Amino acid sequence: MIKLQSAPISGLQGELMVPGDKSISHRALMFGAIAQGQTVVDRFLASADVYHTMGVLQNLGVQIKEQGDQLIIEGRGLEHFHAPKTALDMGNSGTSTRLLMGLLAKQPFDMPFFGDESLSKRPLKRVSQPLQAMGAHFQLTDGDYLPGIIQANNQLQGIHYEMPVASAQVKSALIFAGMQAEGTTTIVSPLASRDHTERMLQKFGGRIELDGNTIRIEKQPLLQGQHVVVPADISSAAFFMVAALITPNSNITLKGVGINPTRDGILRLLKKMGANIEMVNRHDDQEPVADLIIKYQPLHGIEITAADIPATVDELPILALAASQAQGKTTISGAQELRVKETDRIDAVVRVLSRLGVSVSEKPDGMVIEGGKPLVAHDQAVALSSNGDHRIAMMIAVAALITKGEVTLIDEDAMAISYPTFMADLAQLMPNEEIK
Ligand SMILES: O=C(O)C1=C[C@@H](OP(=O)(O)O)[C@@H](O)[C@H](O)C1
Ligand SMILES: C=C(OP(=O)(O)O)C(=O)O
Repeated sequence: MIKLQSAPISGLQGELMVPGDKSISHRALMFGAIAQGQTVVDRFLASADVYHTMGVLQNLGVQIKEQGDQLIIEGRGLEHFHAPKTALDMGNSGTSTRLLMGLLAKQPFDMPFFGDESLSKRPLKRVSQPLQAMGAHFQLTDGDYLPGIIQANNQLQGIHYEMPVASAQVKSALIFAGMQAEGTTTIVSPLASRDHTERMLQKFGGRIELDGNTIRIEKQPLLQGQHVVVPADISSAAFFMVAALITPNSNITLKGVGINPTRDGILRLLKKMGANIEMVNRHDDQEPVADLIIKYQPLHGIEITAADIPATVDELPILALAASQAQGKTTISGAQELRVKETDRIDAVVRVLSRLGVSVSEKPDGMVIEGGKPLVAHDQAVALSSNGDHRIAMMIAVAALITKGEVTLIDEDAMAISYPTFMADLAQLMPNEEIK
């Protein structure tokens, strides 16, 4: 439990480079493990979720060395994993679980796998069903959940699959399986979702056909180890973008942020709310990157619909906080996927905002927020729990900056899932002690 700080009168000031992208760090480990030769990953994200992917690969015999913020992976190819000594531990990480189900769908041994309490409630059938249609075998609790077993299998067959949800995790699992399958695997997405797997496969020398929201992939020749530089995570940067926009007098620069167009929904939506986010030093190195300059600014409410969600799915909690400070109404719809994240994030966001005096109503697929009123801790103090969800923990810490009264955060350790140094980095933008 920690007592959270209010922002100083001078607002948030300074420069910050947030840690490496979580989605890209997971994928760099996976591609590095199945490529031939050495892969070096710079600025990988040293967080609990990424360490779970790393632990699983080490358990399968892959040698991975950590040197500062660099990883050195000795690739073994897909056919030289060892049977694991213990069950594969996925921790809290949906990305590790779902991507590895595809990557490991054709191994000659059984692999029991498990996760923490939250992960054990998240659906896996969305991945196991199409993979089973390709010939993979899984045993899952109640046919959908961890713990389970990725069963031994020596044959995968390409399929044509129309995904019911625009999930990058499902798409990526099918790409990994399609790389090992006989024939062609065709994956059709209802909307674009993050394309880091497609980009990285090409970087490692693989071939993939991309045609709008349709992907075609065939069995791949052996991939070659690469040097991957991980951009700063836009999902982590989003907390500081909103913090600066809603805290008077703020002016911050976020360095080297990944602005992949399948991930930049937060920028587009904040601009639609009236934010002036300046983008400088733009460059492209497999993934597009830029520095973002953000200043305090009045915002107005907007409508966020299903088509907006995939490019901003993990940023919706912090976007809802921005909406609470915007003039007028913000409606979020088509976001039912939020109910199957680390917590039910629709429920969690509504709970947090309501406790801070915001008028917000819950919908099955989103929420309606009446913005523009200051946040207030009733009875001068409020204790809010992250319920073990890293993004809710960081949203509460940002809300506290502008809340009148004392805010205490319960279960702050959850931040270590994606951003272990979040509180220290926030403090770095508040150098003086003067409190509002
Ligand atoms: O592929 C990825 O790295 C991710 C995809 C998203 O999940 P879905 O695929 O379930 O939308 C996202 O919420 C998650 O944090 C990371
Ligand atoms: C949903 C998230 O991650 P995962 O699905 O990998 O647990 C997240 O990081 O917000």
